[in-house]
Amino acid sequence: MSNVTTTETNVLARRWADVAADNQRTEQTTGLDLRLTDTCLRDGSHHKRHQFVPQEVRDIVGALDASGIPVIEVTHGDGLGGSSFNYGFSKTPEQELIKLAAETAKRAKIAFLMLPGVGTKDDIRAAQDNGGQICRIATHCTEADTSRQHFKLARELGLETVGFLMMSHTQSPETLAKQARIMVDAGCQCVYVVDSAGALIMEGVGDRVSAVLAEIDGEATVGFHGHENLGLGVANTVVAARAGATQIDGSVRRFGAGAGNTPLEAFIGVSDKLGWSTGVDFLQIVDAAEDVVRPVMPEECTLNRMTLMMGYAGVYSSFLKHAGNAADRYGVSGAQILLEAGARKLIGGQEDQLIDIALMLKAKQDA
Ligand SMILES: CC[C@H](O)CC(=O)C(=O)O
Ligand SMILES: [Mn+2]
Repeated sequence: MSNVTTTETNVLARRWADVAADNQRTEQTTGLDLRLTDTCLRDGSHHKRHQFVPQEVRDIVGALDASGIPVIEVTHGDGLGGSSFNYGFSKTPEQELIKLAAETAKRAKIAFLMLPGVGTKDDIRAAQDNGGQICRIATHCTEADTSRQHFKLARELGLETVGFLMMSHTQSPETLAKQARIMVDAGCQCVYVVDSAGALIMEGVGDRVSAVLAEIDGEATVGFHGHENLGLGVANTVVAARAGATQIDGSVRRFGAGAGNTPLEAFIGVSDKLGWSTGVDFLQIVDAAEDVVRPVMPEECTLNRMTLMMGYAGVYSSFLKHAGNAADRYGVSGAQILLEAGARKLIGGQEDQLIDIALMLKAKQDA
């Protein structure tokens, strides 16, 4: 429940009118119409160690939907089929959570993520049967060709499709544009530049979004998914929108892997001030962040030695808990594990190498 009384709400509303008037004077880019996806029930699953229970999903979907968030992603953090020894087992089966989310949302569409090789075509069919409407297919950013059959199926099933080019900081704008072309030719309707490691720095985002857009404009749209590991989530997302990304990811309260995702409520406030339309009520989403989402989080997503290292070394945000576990188990530095993971250019699916690195560090330590 909100702590704000009616009187305080009236005061807030009056102040809000002043802010809106001020916006008229300060906006720099007008007329952008952005479609937001909140991913705290998918990317946040990494932070929650995949332990969501049904009531938490009902509460979060209810609050986000009421505030006007148009798309809510719900899946195991590593996508459909992610519940496993390698990635961590879900407390509640993801298909059950997708169904609950679809039953709870009155306006929002429910999206689900799948990584070819982790999830299967049958998982996509099941997610649709449970009410999922948007199929987001994620590949490493040089492996878009592995998504072809999944985009084909998703389109045949009448699902909306999104492609995720993960770890986009590792490739040039030109390479990403070529990979986006593969996804679009396969049936993808929106290609995301995904800053999985939170390693991109503003112009790096703009150049990549621009290149992808130039390649697919008129055939598909472009999205941006950011992480906070160097504290640039909102700034990078503003740059992405200015470069032409019209679909924007974030997580309310930054509830995501690593230092979390772009804090969606902050980005909504910034969009209001820039005169951009998101369709989300800022006051409502701020209350939802504080009163509904925060209590579900095990702890705040913060910038600290480990998460900063992920952005600095270019490490997958979802490696955070795995690196922490390996560090604790072998008594070595988690930050050193992450630095080495960055140097080895590890990609999703190589979580087991974090243990190799920990053993290597331990051997050095003991020598
Ligand atoms: C393991 C999937 C990954 O969490 C997808 C994603 O959100 C990202 O790459 O940032
Ligand atoms: Mn992510």
